[in-house]
Amino acid sequence: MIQTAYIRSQASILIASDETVGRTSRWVHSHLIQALDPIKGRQLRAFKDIPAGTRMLVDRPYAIIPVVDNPATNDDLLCSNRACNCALRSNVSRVSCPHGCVADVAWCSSTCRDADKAYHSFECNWLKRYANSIRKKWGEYVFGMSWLIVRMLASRHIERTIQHDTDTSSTHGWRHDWCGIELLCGSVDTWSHEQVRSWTLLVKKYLQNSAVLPHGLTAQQVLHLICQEEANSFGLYPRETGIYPCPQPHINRGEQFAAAVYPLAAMANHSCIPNMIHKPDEYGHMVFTASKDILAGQECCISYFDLTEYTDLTSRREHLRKSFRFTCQCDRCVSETPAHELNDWSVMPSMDI
Ligand SMILES: C[S@@+](CC[C@H](N)C(=O)[O-])C[C@H]1O[C@@H](n2cnc3c(N)ncnc32)[C@H](O)[C@@H]1O
Repeated sequence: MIQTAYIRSQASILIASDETVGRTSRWVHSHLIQALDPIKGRQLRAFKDIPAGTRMLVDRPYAIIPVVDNPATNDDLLCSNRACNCALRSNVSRVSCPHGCVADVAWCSSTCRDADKAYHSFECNWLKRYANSIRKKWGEYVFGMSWLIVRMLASRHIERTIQHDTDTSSTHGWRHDWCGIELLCGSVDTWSHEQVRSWTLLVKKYLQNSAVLPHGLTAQQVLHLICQEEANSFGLYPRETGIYPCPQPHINRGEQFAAAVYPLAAMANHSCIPNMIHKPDEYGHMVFTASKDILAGQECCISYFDLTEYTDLTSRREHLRKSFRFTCQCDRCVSETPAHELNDWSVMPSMDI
């Protein structure tokens, strides 16, 4: 039997308001607790029964970037002000960067641009200097990942130099500041040697502490941050992820429009038969909702991928191994595993030697 050590229980609902727009930004249901599993690491658990349809967690991104094909014309950009992050529709006028860094950076108003000045100043020179060459030499995915790292470093910079903690950073043990980022799982041991080598080069060329990117961390610390980001970031899609059984006919979750790191939402583990669905709201906040009645003591899981896209056991396993480096042992995977494979070590979590 799996031993579970409870980190803490809590009796109240956490509400943290956004400092600039007065919006509720982080919220955890009082029946949801953090726990530790010897195989999966941190996890979310129900402390008391939770009925289907209950909103369980709302988390604000520590860092978020838009993901678009053509930033100059695409209507799915997000307002760059992290206290706003509203969708920038094509029929609404946008405010661009006065220094012309990249078309992906835009604000919904000059008020949002001004409110975002200190944060954007941290990334602006880096974007001007490196965005085009990373895109050209390493491709769009690596550019997005690098920019998300830069925005995490920008949030850390603001937290340390300007913010002085207006938003309680740890309420009832739910850390959502830089300490929450430091708690994220993932390290150089999680990923293949080849992958780590490539990220090491990326850090050396574009993400080192410098006048263009004054973060004060060592190259090793930035590499570690990439390993964490890759194990914990969310793609943002317009429709729910994790509806199961899948709706018939299959309706997928739509086109990815952003990527983000959420310190609290990142605690949710994966199941191919999840009991929570997740979906971003109109401000890029991640919302978890119970999709089934959840009993006290049960783990609360999301699906890390679109269940309409990877339907059979082999494709689910392959995707999880490649993208998240673990082998799922949820009830669905176990029930679909042929009997002769159940004791096969090759389907257990793998390590690169
Ligand atoms: C977003 S984090 C989830 C929280 C994580 N358990 C922690 O300790 O912070 C993703 C990582 O959790 C672990 N994980 C998530 N779901 C799992 C599962 N079903 N089986 C085994 N490990 C899992 C894997 O190590 C994965 O890379």
